[in-house]
Amino acid sequence: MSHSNSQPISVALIGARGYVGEELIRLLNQHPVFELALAVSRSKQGQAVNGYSNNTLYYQDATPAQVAEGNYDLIFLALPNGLAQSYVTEIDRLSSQSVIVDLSADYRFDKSWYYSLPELSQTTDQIRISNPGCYATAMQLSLAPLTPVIDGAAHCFGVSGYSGAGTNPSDKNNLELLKDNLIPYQLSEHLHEKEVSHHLDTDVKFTPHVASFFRGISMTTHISLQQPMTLEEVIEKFKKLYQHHPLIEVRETIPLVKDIQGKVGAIVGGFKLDKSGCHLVVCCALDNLLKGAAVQALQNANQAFNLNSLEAINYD
Ligand SMILES: NC(=O)C1=CN([C@@H]2O[C@H](COP(=O)(O)OP(=O)(O)OC[C@H]3O[C@@H](n4cnc5c(N)ncnc54)[C@H](OP(=O)(O)O)[C@@H]3O)[C@@H](O)[C@H]2O)C=CC1
Ligand SMILES: CC(=O)N[C@@H](CCC(=O)OP(=O)(O)O)C(=O)O
Repeated sequence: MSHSNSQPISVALIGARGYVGEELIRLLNQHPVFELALAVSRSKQGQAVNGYSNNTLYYQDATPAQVAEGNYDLIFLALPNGLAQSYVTEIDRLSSQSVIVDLSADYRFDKSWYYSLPELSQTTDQIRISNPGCYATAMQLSLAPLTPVIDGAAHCFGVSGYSGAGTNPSDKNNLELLKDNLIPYQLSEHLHEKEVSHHLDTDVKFTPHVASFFRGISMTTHISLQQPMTLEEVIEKFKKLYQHHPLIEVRETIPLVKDIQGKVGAIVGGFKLDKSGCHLVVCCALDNLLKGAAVQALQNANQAFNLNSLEAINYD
């Protein structure tokens, strides 16, 4: 999608008071071209939007039809899973060319949408973009450099902060239950297991856990290799794939959640091969609300408008 540099690109954010919506507002506040024009929240309707100082903005309630009629250039859907379709139907009904970036899981398997983890794809000229899940991002960053040489299923052990469960009360964001605790859930067939297996065309097994910290993901992945490799060869593959992607740091030491909380990028590291050279363990840490959600939604939107992918993302 091309645009004239002098014209702001109008943005609507649906799900604006959620954890991810809040992060998007902070990022959009630094954006030179994207201009937040509509921030939708039913519960905060009428309140001023904190964190957005570029113009005076109040949360509004808006139906899917009202959002579509607003004809915004760019629409972020940051709603709980299962709610995107009513907005997309109304936008399609008006044959709108609005770029939609959906942060939910609703279109991740839909062939008419473009699934994009920005470091592994190029979103230019797409107008229906499906953003990857947070664990799925950590798994894909850990696996993508090696997919041609993986033998059998990769096994991923992931631990998320409880903000991953959103604001809707559940056992996964119940602080009493989480205190001094680590909770495994969805022991098999988590959606992100299918998401990664599908998009990397590699069999993945994944068990998610939630812990009492607020934000961040630690992902430990076991990979069998078809042929023995040296550690240098493994690390070289990671460095090569991510060399032009400043949000992805490749390092030898194990990345920790504390290293990445509040940071826009991801760290892949801790590479360990066994004596046979065929069994590798790799770790990834990222902030689920940033690189796992809002940051890559913004990267995808930047790419869709042919802007620098990292516009408004401060990564130093
Ligand atoms: N949290 C995370 O780590 C990640 C989340 N995602 C995905 O991003 C999306 C947003 O997640 P998150 O911010 O955590 O969720 P939250 O629960 O924090 O926020 C949900 C948002 O949606 C709005 N909302 C809820 N129900 C409805 C409804 N029925 N109709 C209209 N609006 C509604 C809420 O606002 P209000 O009630 O005021 O209208 C709120 O702004 C989800 O699809 C999630 O799966 C993706 C990657 C990571
Ligand atoms: C701790 C926790 O509950 N995490 C969420 C994943 C958050 C995410 O990325 O969600 P979507 O795939 O729905 O976008 C979960 O396991 O469902």
